[in-house]
Amino acid sequence: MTKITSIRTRVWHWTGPTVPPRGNFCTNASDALYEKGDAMSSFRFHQWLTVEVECDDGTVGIGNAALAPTVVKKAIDDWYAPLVIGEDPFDYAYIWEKMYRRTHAWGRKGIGMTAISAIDIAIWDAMGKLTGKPVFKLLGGRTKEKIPVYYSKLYARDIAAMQAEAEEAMTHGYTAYKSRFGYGPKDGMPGMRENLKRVEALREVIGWDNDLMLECYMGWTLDYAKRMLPKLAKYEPRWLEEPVIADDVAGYAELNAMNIVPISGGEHEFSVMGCADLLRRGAVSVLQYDTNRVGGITAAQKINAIAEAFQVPVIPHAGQMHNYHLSMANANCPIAEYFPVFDVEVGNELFYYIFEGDPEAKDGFLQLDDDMPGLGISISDRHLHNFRIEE
Ligand SMILES: O=C(O)C(=O)C[C@@H](O)CO
Ligand SMILES: [Mg+2]
Repeated sequence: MTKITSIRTRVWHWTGPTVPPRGNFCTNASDALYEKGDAMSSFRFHQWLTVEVECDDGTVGIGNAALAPTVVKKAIDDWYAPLVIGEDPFDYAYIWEKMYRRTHAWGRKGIGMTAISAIDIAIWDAMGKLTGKPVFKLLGGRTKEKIPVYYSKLYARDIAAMQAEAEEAMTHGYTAYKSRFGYGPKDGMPGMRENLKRVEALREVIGWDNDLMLECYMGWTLDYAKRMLPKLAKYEPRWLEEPVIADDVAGYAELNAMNIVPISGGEHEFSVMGCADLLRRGAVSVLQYDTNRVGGITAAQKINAIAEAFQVPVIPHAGQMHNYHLSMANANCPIAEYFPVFDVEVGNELFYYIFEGDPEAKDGFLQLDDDMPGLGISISDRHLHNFRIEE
């Protein structure tokens, strides 16, 4: 029997250069507030948590979390690690339930579930390494010759710059593109026009045979979204993402039931039950949990089965290896999100500066290696000089 002997948590604080904040960059939940300055600040994260689960034979599984890393680190160090050390990693379902139920009073969403996710991902990486199999081969194997991806950036800015970015992305063979809105309820009708002008401008560049997805990042209201949907329909978006805050599940369901543009969401939902509720209530036409928040690979795979029963496709938030393996192993995961490697701005880019092994998209696809045990990533020292590491 293999035993988990230790769990090492590290917070990687980025100290390198970052792209300065820009106004109307991306609508978000803070836009509803009378707030001066950078409303996106609470959604910009320049830290990342790595979790290394070591087994008694020296095998180390790597997990990660992007949400509130310093707090999640403390939760793991103080509460979750003692529950996991001494267990057999192959008892991963038992370990998951133990973490979930022992902290149920405060951990079933948010910080606690993020901690559970990071540890669970590390355990799956360890199981892959211990069996000599890539994680996707432990889940369902290869359901795709390679994974189609969508280009995810196109944050709101002046139209010429957005068109130039889209033109450049087109040269890499992507067939799907996600853009961010910069205007919401506080910007009134003029802001609606600005939003629509940018969608039109992107269609001019990518044409009508490529998918266009539109991201609100919880920055609109139900009323504003109901007014915008009919105006957006003619641009044939594949989905409208997170139009309202994650707690407004009824709002998602009302917008989705309008059947004008498919509504997507889930990246701010937690646990199997949380995602099952979204599906049961018809809140989303595309489910987008992130494996490093929703409960790790153990929870994500259960959610995939439920989503398949509802025939709702799952397209996990953020790409990154913890999501790619699930996308490869499930026929109901048609494509994956892909953040191209860019200078550090929002923070999603940090994954590339901390880890080695994340696949680079080629001609709109990415590939996973059948012979690479575990997740296929390692912790890199290439950019150590740009990090302050908190042990
Ligand atoms: O990639 C997404 O879906 C996100 O929500 C990322 C976030 O940074 C806003 O775009
Ligand atoms: Mg999103």
